[in-house]
Amino acid sequence: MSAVLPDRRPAPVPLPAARMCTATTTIALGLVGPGKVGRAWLAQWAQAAPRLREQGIDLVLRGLIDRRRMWLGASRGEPDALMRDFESSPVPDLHRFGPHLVDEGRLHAVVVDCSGSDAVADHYARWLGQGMHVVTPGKHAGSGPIKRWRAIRDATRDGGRFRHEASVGAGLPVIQTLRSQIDTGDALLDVEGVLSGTLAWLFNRYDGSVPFSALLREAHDLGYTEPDPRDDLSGLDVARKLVILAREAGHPLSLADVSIESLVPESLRDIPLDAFLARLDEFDVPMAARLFAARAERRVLRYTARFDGDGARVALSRVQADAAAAHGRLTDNVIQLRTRRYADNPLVVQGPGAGPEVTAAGVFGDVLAIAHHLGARL
Ligand SMILES: NC(=O)c1ccc[n+]([C@@H]2O[C@H](COP(=O)([O-])OP(=O)(O)OC[C@H]3O[C@@H](n4cnc5c(N)ncnc54)[C@H](O)[C@@H]3O)[C@@H](O)[C@H]2O)c1
Ligand SMILES: N[C@@H](CCO)C(=O)O
Repeated sequence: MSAVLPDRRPAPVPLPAARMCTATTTIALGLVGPGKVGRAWLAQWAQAAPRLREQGIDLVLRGLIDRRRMWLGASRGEPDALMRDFESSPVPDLHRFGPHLVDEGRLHAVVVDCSGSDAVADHYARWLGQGMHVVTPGKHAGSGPIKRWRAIRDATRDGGRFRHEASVGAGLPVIQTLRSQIDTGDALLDVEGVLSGTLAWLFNRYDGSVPFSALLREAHDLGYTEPDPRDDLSGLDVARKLVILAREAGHPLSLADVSIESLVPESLRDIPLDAFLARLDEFDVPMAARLFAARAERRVLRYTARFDGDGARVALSRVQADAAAAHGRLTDNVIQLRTRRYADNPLVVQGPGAGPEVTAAGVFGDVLAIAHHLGARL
C-alpha cells in the first residue's frame, strides 16, 4: 500500500478582497429633444440605469425639453410615466434648464442634445462654461460656424467635456478612431467613403424594380433620414460629417468649402416639409436616368464623400462594383481613413450608420465616457 505523501505545498497566500466599488458617482442628465433618437436613448437609459447604479454610477434624469414643453424633476427610470408628465409640462426655457440640472453646482451634469437644432447648439459653450458636459448626435456644432466651434472647444478647457461621436457613423467608433490616431501623432491624408446611412440604404436597395420615391418613404418611416429628408438628399448631412472629420483631424474646414451635389430637384428645394413629402415621386424620373447611366458602364450608384489635399466634395458617383464603397449593406457607412501610418492600406470603419437604436447607443457611450472621466469605474 503506498503511503499518502504529506502535502508540502506552501499554504495559499490569501488574495486581497476584490476592491469593492463603494463610491457612487451621481450624474444629472438633461435630454433636449425626445424625438426618435432621444426616446430610444431614454429607453436604453431606463434599462441600463439599475445595473449602472450597482456599479457605482447613478444616472438621474433631471430635465426633458423640446420646442413646446419642459419637465424639471428627478427620475431614475420609467420613461413612459416620464413622458406622460412631460406631455402636460409648461413652456420650455433653455436658460432655466441648465441651472436646474447642476442643482446650484452640487451635481455633475450632462446635457444630451438630440434636437438636431442649430439654435440649441448656440447654448453649448455657455453650458460648458457653467461646468456642464454636452453630448450630441447632432452635427451643427461640429460643422457649423467655425467661430462657434472654437468657442465650444475653448469652453472645454475649464473641464466640461463635449462629445459628438454619434454625429458621424451613428453608433460606429469613427471620431474616436480618428482622434486616437491624431492624438498619438498621426496625420490624416484623406478620408473617403459612404457617410450617409439613408443614402447608403437607398442606393443599396435601388435597382429600378421599385420607384426611388417608395424607398425614400420607407427610409423616412424607419427613422433613418434627418427630420427633413432633404438634409440627406441635398448632400448637406454628408458634407457636415466630412467637415466634422476634417476638423477633428485639425483642418479648419467649413461647409462653404465643400463641393456638394444635391439630389433634390429644384422644384422641391424651397417648399414646406409636408408639401415635399407629398411630392416625392418627382425624384423617380431623374434617379432612374442616373441608374441606367451607371448600369451602362457596369457600375453602381453610391453617394460618396472625399476630403484630401485638393479639397472636399460629396456627390452621387458611379463606382466600380468591386470598390469598397459598393460593399456596404443596408445602412452601412464605409469610412476609409488614410493616415501617415495607414497610408498603403487605409483604416476602414464600416457598419450600420443610421437608425435611432444605434445612434442612441453612440450617445449613451459618450455619456458613459464622461462618467468614466468623472471617476466612475466601469
Ligand atoms: N435618426 C438617425 O439615424 C440619426 C443618426 C445620427 C445622428 N442623428 C441626429 O440625431 C438628431 C435627432 O434626430 P431624430 O431623428 O431623433 O430627430 P426628431 O425630429 O425625431 O427629434 C428631434 C426632437 O428635437 C426637438 N426639437 C427640435 N428643435 C428643438 C429646439 N429648438 N429645442 C428643443 N427641442 C427641439 C423636437 O421637438 C423633437 O422632439 C439629429 O441631430 C440627427 O442628425 C440621427
Ligand atoms: N440621416 C443620417 C442619420 C445619421 O447621421 C444618415 O442617414 O446618415
